[in-house]
Amino acid sequence: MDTAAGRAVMTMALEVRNLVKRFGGLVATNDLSFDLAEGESLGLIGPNGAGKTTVFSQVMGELRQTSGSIALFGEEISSLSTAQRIARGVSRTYQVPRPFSDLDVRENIRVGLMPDSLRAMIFGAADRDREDELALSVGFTRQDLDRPASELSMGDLRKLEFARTLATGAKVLLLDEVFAGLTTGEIAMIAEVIQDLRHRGFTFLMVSHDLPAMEPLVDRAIAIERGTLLAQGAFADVLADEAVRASYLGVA
Ligand SMILES: Nc1ncnc2c1ncn2[C@@H]1O[C@H](COP(=O)(O)OP(=O)(O)OP(=O)(O)O)[C@@H](O)[C@H]1O
Repeated sequence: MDTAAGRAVMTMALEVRNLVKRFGGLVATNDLSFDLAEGESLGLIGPNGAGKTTVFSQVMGELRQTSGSIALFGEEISSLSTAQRIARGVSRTYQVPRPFSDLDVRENIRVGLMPDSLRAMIFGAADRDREDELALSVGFTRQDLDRPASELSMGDLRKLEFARTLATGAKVLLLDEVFAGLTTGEIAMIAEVIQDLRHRGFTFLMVSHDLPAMEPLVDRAIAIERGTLLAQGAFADVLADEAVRASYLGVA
């Protein structure tokens, strides 16, 4: 937080304004606006098909919005490529982890660390200490580092997604369904990784259908349905909102 002219000014990590995404006749994002302050953790909830992943894809530039704006640390990023956005500090995980199966844990992290990673791998110019540090910071043990990704459990694949996302140097992390397919023990492990990253100042926008797992990890929540904002505020208040209950939880 900065102070300007004696007033506290929040630094906004992400500002989404009047975002619209149309797929033909379908409006997947409908005039959606929200802010994410630096260091904040925001939960994005909504029923299947509400448009959560589409929001992530637009922030990352994997999908171009129909209209509206997206600013990262105060700068408009809508016209930038995905790689340029990552370089400016935003990165995402995917619902279905996307590791290079034939590579081991350390090598998978290397791909995230270096833009010219293939060349670096061939010529051996790797920063092993950094790779190991990233892997250990998300809960891998030293024995895990040489294991091929194809042998990892879903919990370990999620950890690898984290490490690869962190390897980009991004400070704003978009987490898409990080608890999906995990055992209770794995959920607790991933939650601990997220809490640790929050204490280290990372900013989060998080999508999860596992509301009890998400609640302690977010400062605030927004709920959408058919791409439209239904409610925002404290997690409990959003869940108690009538429109949210009707749409998301199926109770009137
Ligand atoms: N590339 C696309 N082309 C056409 N329609 C799409 C495309 N991507 C998403 N949609 C549609 O946009 C809407 C929002 O989808 P999206 O995947 O963002 O929802 P979601 O909230 O992430 O859903 P879930 O919780 O099931 O992952 C859905 O109706 C979906 O079918």
